[in-house]
Amino acid sequence: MADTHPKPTLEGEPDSKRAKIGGEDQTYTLVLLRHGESEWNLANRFTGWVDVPLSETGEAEARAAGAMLVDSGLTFDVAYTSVLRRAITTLWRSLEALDLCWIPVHHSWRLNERHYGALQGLNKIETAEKHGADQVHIWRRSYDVPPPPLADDSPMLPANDRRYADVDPADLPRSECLKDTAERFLPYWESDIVPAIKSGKRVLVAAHGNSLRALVKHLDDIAEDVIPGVNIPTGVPLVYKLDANMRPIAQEGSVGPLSGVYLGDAAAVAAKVEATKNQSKAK
Ligand SMILES: O=C(O)[C@@H](CO)OP(=O)(O)O
Repeated sequence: MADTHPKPTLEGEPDSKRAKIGGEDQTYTLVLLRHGESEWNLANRFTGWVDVPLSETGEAEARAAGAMLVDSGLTFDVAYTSVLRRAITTLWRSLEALDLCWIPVHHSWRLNERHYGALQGLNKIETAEKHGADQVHIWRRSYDVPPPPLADDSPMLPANDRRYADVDPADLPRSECLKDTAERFLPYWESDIVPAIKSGKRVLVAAHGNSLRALVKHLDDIAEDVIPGVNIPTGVPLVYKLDANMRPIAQEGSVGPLSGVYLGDAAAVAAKVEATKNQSKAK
């Protein structure tokens, strides 16, 4: 009997329909998404590795981020997130909006927020009143000055948390500066996320303000004295175009030292960035 099924072949197809993964002219789209507002963003408390949920506003921001992604026509093959629920829930809400709940989702502690050490749980304005605004700015945004570490008997030590049972205890922080966060995140970027992007998978990374600052610093090669001025807003997709060497391609609409472009209203994004920057300033 004659085989009536069409043969799935690209032979004879125009070039535009062929997969051209890996060529020098290959470009890739990567989307970064900071979680929506958490309960501790709302309460203005240093959060770090404390696993707080999204606030009501954060839930709405996460759904809105999903809607923005739908409107932009972007879609994804795989997602990466941390082991903290504010990023995970944000990813879920976005994937629900995109009708992509089925795609593989990889969780790694290496995508966690920067560990805020002994500041975790403290109010940012009260901490500035006690230690001075300059000191708090250094703890929040300097590249290489970590906040004071957790004490030996702190219940917040990651070693006490079952989710880190498989992590080498030597890798578990008691406090981190951005440089430390970059040093534990970038190996995962290189070993897992870059190969996925280069294989042609469209990647969504849902993470945190400072783990994403570590990533954009790396992508855009932002200087150590410039990165303190970079703040990433909650719940706004940031779209990067990358070349075959994972270098960002300049795009219209990018802001400051970032080559990525935020989706949504530019003025609203700028207001959110400003609010993040000013969290430790008395109103
Ligand atoms: O508290 C935190 O973990 C982070 C993000 O919310 O705060 P900051 O923006 O001050 O680094």
